[in-house]
Amino acid sequence: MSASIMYGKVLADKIREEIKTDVQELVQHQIKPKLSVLIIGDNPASKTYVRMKQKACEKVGIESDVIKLQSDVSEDELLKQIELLNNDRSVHGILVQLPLPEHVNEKRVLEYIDPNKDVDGFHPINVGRLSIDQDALVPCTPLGIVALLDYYNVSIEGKHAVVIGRSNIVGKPVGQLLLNRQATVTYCHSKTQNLKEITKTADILIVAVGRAELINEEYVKEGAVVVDVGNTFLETGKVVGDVAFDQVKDIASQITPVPKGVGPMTITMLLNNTIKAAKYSM
Ligand SMILES: Nc1nc2c(c(=O)[nH]1)N[C@@H](CN(C=O)c1ccc(C(=O)N[C@@H](CCC(=O)O)C(=O)O)cc1)CN2
Repeated sequence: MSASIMYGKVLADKIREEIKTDVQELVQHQIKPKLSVLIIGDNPASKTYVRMKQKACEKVGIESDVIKLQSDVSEDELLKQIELLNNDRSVHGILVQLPLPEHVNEKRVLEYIDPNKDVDGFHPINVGRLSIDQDALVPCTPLGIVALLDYYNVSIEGKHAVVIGRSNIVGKPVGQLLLNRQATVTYCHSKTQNLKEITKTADILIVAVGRAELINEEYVKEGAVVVDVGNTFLETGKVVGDVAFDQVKDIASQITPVPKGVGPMTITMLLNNTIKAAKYSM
C-alpha cells in the first residue's frame, strides 16, 4: 500500500490565514510587526529563501526589510548592523540568513541577536529554554515538522523517533521538541554505526542530512512515518529531498514530499515567530 502524503502547503496556507488575523490584532494595539533579514554574499539558494521570506511577510501584512552585505563584510560590521536592529523598537524579529561566509564566526553573530527578537531560535538562551521545555523562540523547521505531524494526526508520545542529522538548525532542536512531547529519541549522524539497524526501528523517521535521496526503503520500517527535510537543487533545476520518495512511499504509512512538504512550514513558522516576538514587545 502506498503512504499517504503529508503536504506542508495545506497546513501552511491555513496557518498563514490565522497569522493575518494576528497581524490585524497587533495593529489595533499600535504594533506593526516587522522582520529584518540580514543576508551576506551571493549564495543563490540563500537569495531565493530570503525572497520567499519577504514575499510571505508581505502576503500576511508583516513588514520586512532585507539588509544585504557584501561577502567580504567584516564580522564587526555585521555585529554593528545587528546592534542597530537590536536597539530599533520598530523591529520585532531579526534573522541572519545561513550559511555565513567562512571568515565570519557564526556562533558569535547568532549570540549577538537580542534573544527576544531571535525569530530563528538559534540564540543559546532560546536553545536552553527549549531544552528545559520553557517558553522560547524555537527554530522554524523543527516547529514546522511537529505542527505537520500534529495536523496529520501522527501520535508522538511513546513513539521511537529517529533523527538523522545533528545540525543546530534542524536535527538537534527537532529531537528536543519530540522529547518534550514524550517521544523516545535517537540521534544518528555521519559517525553512527549500523545506521540501517537503528532507522529500521523508527516509528517516526526524520531525515535532515542534506544528501540527495540517501534514504531508501532499506532504511525504513513498514508503516513508519517519514519526514524529509532535505532540499538539494540538482543541476537540472529540480529540488529533491534526502529520501528516495518513490521507493520509500510504498513502505511508509505517511511521508512528506519535497518540494511542498516541510519547506513551506519553515517560512510559515518564521511568520509565527515574528508575531510571537512582536507580542513580547507589548
Ligand atoms: N537563518 C536561517 N538560515 C537557514 C534556515 C533557517 O531556518 N534560518 N533554513 C535553511 C533554508 N530555508 C530558510 O532559510 C528554507 C529552505 C527551504 C525552504 C522551502 O520552502 N523549500 C521548498 C523547495 C524550494 C523551492 O521550491 O524553491 C520546499 O521544500 O517545498 C524554505 C526555507 C538554511 N538556512
